[in-house]
Amino acid sequence: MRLKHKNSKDSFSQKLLWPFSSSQASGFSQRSLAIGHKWHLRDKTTGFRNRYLIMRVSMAGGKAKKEKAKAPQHMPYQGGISFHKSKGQHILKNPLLVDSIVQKSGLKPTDVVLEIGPGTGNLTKKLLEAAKKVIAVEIDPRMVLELQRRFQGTAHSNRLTVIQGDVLRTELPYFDICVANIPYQISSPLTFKLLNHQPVFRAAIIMFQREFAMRLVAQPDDKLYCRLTVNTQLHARVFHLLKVGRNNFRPPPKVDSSVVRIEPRKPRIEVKQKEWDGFLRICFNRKNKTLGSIFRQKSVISLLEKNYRTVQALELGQKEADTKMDFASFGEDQGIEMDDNEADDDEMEVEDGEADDVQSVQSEFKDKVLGVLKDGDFEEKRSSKLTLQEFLYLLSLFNKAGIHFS
Ligand SMILES: C[S@@+](CC[C@H](N)C(=O)[O-])C[C@H]1O[C@@H](n2cnc3c(N)ncnc32)[C@H](O)[C@@H]1O
Repeated sequence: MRLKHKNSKDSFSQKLLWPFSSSQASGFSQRSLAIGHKWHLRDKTTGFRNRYLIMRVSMAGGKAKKEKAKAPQHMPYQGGISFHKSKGQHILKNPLLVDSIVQKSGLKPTDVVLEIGPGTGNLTKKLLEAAKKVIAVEIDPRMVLELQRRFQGTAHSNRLTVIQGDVLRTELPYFDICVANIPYQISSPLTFKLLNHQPVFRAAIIMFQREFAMRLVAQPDDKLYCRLTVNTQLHARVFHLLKVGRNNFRPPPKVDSSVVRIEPRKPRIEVKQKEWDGFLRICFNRKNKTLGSIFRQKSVISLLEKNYRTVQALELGQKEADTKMDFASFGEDQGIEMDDNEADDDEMEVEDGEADDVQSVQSEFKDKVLGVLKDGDFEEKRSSKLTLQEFLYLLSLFNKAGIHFS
């Protein structure tokens, strides 16, 4: 094609110049390019317009030679890859935002960074510039290949390790800090995987869907304060760092995002996980109702009573086993033989009128549960307004009274 750019004195024939290798560019429609000109090319696969700046053209025998033109600094690297929504592939396209995330993460040059879902590596590149080492876990083999292409032969290549796999099924290596723009569908399990990771890391700086992020940082009485909030804040302090609009991504997601900083508590607050989880599930079943009305529910009382009887039976069994041991050792000491069938003599006989007894036992148990709430001054309080400390205290009161949630 014959082309004269309006800023250029020369007029010459030009063939296609691709900013990247031909394989990466395979999805683009063919267009002519001119030096210093910004071209918008549409990626056939994704339908997105990408901006390229033509830096250099070399001419050989009057014919334009194919040569790599550099993408301008503000261009996100994308390659010719089509993005899969099912894998949450929304690439960060705003380099200022990438800089801001890295700067706010407080990276030290000695840090080992865990990046989850590096994609085409826009964030990875900045992390490699700021830290000692980056370990990136990526599920999509196409992205892994793209990362290899992008970084091999660069000064960073020996400080980048890419693990191909699902981060939720990957045993995470040691890291000081996690920085990631994650696929939003794994937000919750990933957060808890990180919070249970040992040894404890310094911080995780993660891009989440805005609403999820606001749940993590919520305080008592905030609209989004929920079980997720309390469960997360049990193990970490969480801070909101940045609001991020959807147009900073390619393709733009349907929701806005936020970057938060998660700092695991040191030392950890130790709870029996099943017990804590069962307790919070009941408390947040209806978070705006009073605890009194939640714990008066028949289903809640019968569940707690079942647990109570089980724990009592186990404790009784343990006591009996201990007593038998005492007798046995007493017998050994004194040369007395114990009868193996002795325990059978203790079998209970069922009497008439047992149904009445069951009802009175149930209401006795209900009084016990409500008594705990009254004594702790929790009966009129609501989960939506309780602090983490108050939840911990209430659970300890229940447990002290022999009432368990698992
Ligand atoms: C939102 S994109 C972020 C890409 C890149 N970090 C960026 O900011 O431009 C999420 C990335 O996570 C990857 N991914 C999705 N599910 C994953 C999983 N379960 N484990 C690891 N990576 C995953 C996707 O393939 C994609 O590359």
